[in-house]
Amino acid sequence: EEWKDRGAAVSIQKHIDSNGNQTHRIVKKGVQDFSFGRTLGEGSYSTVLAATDRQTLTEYAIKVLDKRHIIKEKKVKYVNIEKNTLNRLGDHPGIVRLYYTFQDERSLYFVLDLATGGELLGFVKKLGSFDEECTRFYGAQILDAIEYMHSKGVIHRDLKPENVLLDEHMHVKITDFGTAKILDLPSQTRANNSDGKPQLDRQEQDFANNIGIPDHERANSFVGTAEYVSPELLTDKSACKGSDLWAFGCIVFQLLAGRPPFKAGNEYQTFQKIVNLEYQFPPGFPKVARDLVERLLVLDPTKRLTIDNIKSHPFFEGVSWGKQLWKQKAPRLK
Ligand SMILES: Nc1ncnc2c1ncn2[C@@H]1O[C@H](COP(=O)(O)OP(=O)(O)OP(=O)(O)O)[C@@H](O)[C@H]1O
Ligand SMILES: O=C(O)C[C@H](Cc1nc2cc(Cl)cc(Cl)c2[nH]1)c1ccc(Cl)cc1
Repeated sequence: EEWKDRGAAVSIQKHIDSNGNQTHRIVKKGVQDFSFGRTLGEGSYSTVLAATDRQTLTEYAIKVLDKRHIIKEKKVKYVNIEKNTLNRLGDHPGIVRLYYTFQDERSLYFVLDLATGGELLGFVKKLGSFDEECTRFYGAQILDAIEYMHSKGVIHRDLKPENVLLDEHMHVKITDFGTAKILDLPSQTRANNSDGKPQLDRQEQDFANNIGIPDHERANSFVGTAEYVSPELLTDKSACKGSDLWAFGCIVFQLLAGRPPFKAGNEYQTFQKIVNLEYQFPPGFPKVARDLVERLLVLDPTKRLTIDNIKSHPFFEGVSWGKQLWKQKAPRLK
């Protein structure tokens, strides 16, 4: 039985010696402990490979990042945010779990849950759209994972069907936390310093210090994927928990309609549609789902449904939330 301290690539193994005494062995994982297999996919700064732990034969997805490339592209902050965020979110069935991180002279390694089912986006494209039962199941699992993230003070900020992976049971595994925001505890609001500059949270401060981002770029330079970006991020450059629920509304719409609500020829036009709340439901869009989406795609984040409101919305009637949601068989996608 292994107790894993995910952060420092160390796992502590309980060991019973020949006299029957219990001891602990410290095991430091590294590249040599895994045999690498096929490439699962490529990111802008990463390659994800299937890999097997030589000792336990457990299969993982290992995300490999080239150090030089990361530094050149100024992505050090995002890699460290991904690590810190994944370490905080270590215990939920709907979130890709980080088991170890380690590095060698050339690369950084994230040892993650293997999601063999690929991206939810692939299924929406293949089928055109989901029926209500499938939308309810996948919507409920995504919402349950969002509730857990928010309870740990994490805002994803880039939720979209590409970042919703599926495991071998066709259950949800949310990934891609490099652009997440960790709400500094205890208060989320940020007082400005005497010089009128926004006071940075610890993470942003030490990033800004050790990489030296010019002041004007420091505040929230990140914007998610155009189609799912919330209006508040476009108008006053700040994301909140409600921003993830806006993206959730876009995802529910897309599963049933086969396209996201806000999509135009280019990013700028898409942003225009979002801030003007310009979208239409296709004919035949289910009424109950339409009511839910209309209460999520609200410009004022404080007027959007909360997670509890969503869970008790008629669209999710009959869903058993909590552990049961993750034990049940996924409905066949048809
Ligand atoms: N845990 C995983 N299990 C299986 N496949 C994965 C896993 N994580 C990522 N992938 C796949 O590997 C590919 C690259 O993922 P990665 O997160 O490295 O980059 P990305 O976020 O998709 O791209 P970018 O960095 O440009 O946003 C994606 O297609 C993703 O579907
Ligand atoms: O927190 C830790 O364990 C230490 C390091 C932190 C860290 N060391 C780095 C070196 C380079 Cl060159 C680039 C980045 Cl982003 C780096 N991040 C680390 C190692 C591996 C991974 Cl995947 C992430 C962070």
